[in-house]
Amino acid sequence: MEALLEPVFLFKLNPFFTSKNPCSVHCPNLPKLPSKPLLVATCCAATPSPSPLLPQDSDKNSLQLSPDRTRDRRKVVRIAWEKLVRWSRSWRSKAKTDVLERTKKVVVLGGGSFGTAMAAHVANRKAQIEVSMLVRDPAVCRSINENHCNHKYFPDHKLPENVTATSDAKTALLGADYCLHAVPVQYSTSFLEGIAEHVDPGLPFISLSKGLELNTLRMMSQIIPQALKNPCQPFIALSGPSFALELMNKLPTAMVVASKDKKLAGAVQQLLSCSHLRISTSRDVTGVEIAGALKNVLAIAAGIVEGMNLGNNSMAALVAQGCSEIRWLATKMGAKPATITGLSGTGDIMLTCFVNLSRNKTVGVRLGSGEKLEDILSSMNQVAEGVSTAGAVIALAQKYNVKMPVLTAVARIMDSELTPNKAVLELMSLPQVVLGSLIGDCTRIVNAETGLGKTIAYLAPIIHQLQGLYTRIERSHGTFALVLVPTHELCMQLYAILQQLSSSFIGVVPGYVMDGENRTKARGRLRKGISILIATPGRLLDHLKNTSFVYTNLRWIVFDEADRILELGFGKDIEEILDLLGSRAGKSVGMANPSESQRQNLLLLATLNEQVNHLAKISLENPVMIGLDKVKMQPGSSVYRSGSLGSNLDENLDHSNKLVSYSTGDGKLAAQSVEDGCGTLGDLMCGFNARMEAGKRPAGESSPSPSPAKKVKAGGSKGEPAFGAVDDEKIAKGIKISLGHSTESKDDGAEEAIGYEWVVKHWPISEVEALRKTNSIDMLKSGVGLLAQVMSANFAAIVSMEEELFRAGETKKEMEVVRLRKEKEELQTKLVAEQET
Ligand SMILES: NC(=O)c1ccc[n+]([C@@H]2O[C@H](COP(=O)([O-])OP(=O)(O)OC[C@H]3O[C@@H](n4cnc5c(N)ncnc54)[C@H](O)[C@@H]3O)[C@@H](O)[C@H]2O)c1
Ligand SMILES: O=P(O)(O)OC[C@H](O)CO
Repeated sequence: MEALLEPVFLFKLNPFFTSKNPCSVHCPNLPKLPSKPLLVATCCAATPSPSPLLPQDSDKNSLQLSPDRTRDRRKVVRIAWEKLVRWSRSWRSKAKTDVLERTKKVVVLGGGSFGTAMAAHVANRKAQIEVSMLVRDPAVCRSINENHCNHKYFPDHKLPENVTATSDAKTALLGADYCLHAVPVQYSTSFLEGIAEHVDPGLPFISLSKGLELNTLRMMSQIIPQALKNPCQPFIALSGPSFALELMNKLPTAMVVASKDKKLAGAVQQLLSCSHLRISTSRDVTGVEIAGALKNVLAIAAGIVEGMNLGNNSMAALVAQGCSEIRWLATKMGAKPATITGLSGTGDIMLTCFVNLSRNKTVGVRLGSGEKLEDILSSMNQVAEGVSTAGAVIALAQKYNVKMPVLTAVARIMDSELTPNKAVLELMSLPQVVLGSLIGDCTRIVNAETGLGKTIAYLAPIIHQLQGLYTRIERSHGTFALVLVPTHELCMQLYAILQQLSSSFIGVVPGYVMDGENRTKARGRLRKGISILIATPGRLLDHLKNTSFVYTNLRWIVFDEADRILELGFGKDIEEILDLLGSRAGKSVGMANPSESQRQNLLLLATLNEQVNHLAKISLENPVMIGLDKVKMQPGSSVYRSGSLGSNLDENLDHSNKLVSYSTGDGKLAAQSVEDGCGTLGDLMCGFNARMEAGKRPAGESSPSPSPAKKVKAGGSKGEPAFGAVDDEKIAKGIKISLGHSTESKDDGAEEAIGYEWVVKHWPISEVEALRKTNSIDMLKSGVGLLAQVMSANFAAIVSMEEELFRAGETKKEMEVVRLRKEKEELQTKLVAEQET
């Protein structure tokens, strides 16, 4: 079946797959797909390059298969094909027809191109179905009733006789079994409110409209029930790559129906699917709707690229970036990644971005060629939903804390705040690794020794994100990020790093409060406003109770050296702080506008224990654990021994081959690797003159001291990631990214090999594979770069702590490891107690 999807084949058959093929809505019929010679065409496409199945040595004769082998091969292909046909027939014979039999009347709201095409499609399903179109324009109404033709949108097409039109909502809706909604999104609310009294509360609404309501950000699944004042109005979204014209021409098309009600989705599938329209079902309404809405905005961008003659390379790069942006946002909104890469996502994106039948793309092409938006819109008699949906993108990006450079650029062009030329320049100078890193989409636990640059790994993205806020931050906005540390020494060290990092940024005010300092002075600083506040727990609690300062915009709480904070007995203070800030997991009290910005908490620690586990539970939601390890290497070997949790549990995970390893290049010095990582972070901070260095900590220091400022070169490592190491298993226990290794001299003068690696634990391999396939190698070159990629992809909750992992029903072997570890801890405690007595 793959042969059917061969791109070369599609190009040959359908000239509209070329990017420069102008075609108006009334273009001539597309060439018909041949019904039989598919395999022949595929073979033709394959002939120019030697097939891997054919022998390729110099012997001319060997290039031709023997007649016997040719016969055998053909037989195998024939049998496979026949099997497929039989399987397909058996399914068809089981297909139910009761829905079609039962359906007497379908109402179509909207008499534009898609409404008309779908009305004709349903009417063609069965001559006895009454298809009633509710249209505004009396001329269109007359044309349909008198001439069986919608002269405005399809002057050359005859409509089936069972399609009628009316401008009276009551008549149209009376007795309808299904309703197809094809009114543009921005007008849907007022339109539906106007007809609500005639709508039966049980009438299933099949929405064909693709877009988001500009000011409310609502999708059709929210607009319809709310406008009809009936939260239970049955709802189905119909989407996927489908030009009205091609449906009218009965060209093969595939679409998706999505509904929370599986039975209803099945019924609509039955009602609509036929020999030239395949309908799949889905329950991912959000995914189907959001992809359908955002692809229109992306198509405008694609059109601009074409209009500006920027070439095919930039078109592909733009669309790929747009796909990622849609996936980032959609998955954050709860959509399934598979929906976004499927028919209603990638499928529709391809159609709308690459084919000039698209109205959204046409708007882009004309903008890119220098026309003004007002002129373009006033010359069109059809809707381009992407124009208004673009306006909703910025607000959505802010609400869900996602960076969407391409879609945001379109929004700004639509607002006439950016010219296409300037947008291209700005997009081309964006940081090359886009976002993610430690600060991103969900809570994190970072397990790392000090001295490996983790401070920069969270501070840099915080500053980056503060700079990226659409309103410039000011002192009066108060505290955005809070970093809790165990001691005043660490507080001062971090403050020095923070001062260095934030020095070139307007509005970002670093500050601290800590035990042992003058309260009154600290009070004054807090009242003036501190954007990133480093604090020891006791003193912070004191100020939270006794000093009034602004923290309603708080977005991040980082517990640096969380294990030490708890060891020093601050557990109760931390709980009180979380309560006062409204930052306990699952709660968002105390925020000015909780829905506007999501909070993210981050735990950084070197050891895991019960107390930390408790803190993780009360402060983190869906945590992800990342390990940044400094590991000792086996003498004389290049195989690392993992010790990320300092327990034999990790060795076990590692030895069972369940950690997927990546390497940034063997033999590279660790310092270089870390520098590369910082280079990538530097890229992240592009535009604000990153000056930082994650140097190695001098012996005896508990934390990295700020190194002398040094300009770090951007870019990744020279080596390529060792992708061959990907495990075949469906679920990996994690990803390990080796940052390289170096040798260190021990006190006795002997040399010791030290390796560095990031470890992301409990990572589903399918996601890794998807990342590997979809991202360019360049973006994956440095360890931190890969990490940034990994972290920027939205993923389901990954098990946080060992206990939870086991509760989720893991293997006996792992249970045994925990038991052994507990035993070991108990023995150690006993031993210490004995020594003390
Ligand atoms: N045309 C396609 O190929 C296609 C394919 C899939 C989905 N869609 C989606 O279907 C929806 C409709 O698109 P279309 O192509 O039919 O648009 P269109 O511009 O061809 O027609 C829009 C229709 O809506 C009506 N309308 C406009 N404002 C109205 C109002 N205030 N009240 C009532 N009716 C109003 C117009 O009179 C017209 O009949 C859009 O959301 C579009 O994204 C279109
Ligand atoms: O012509 P467009 O750009 O509105 O796109 C139409 C459909 O949504 C394509 O699936």
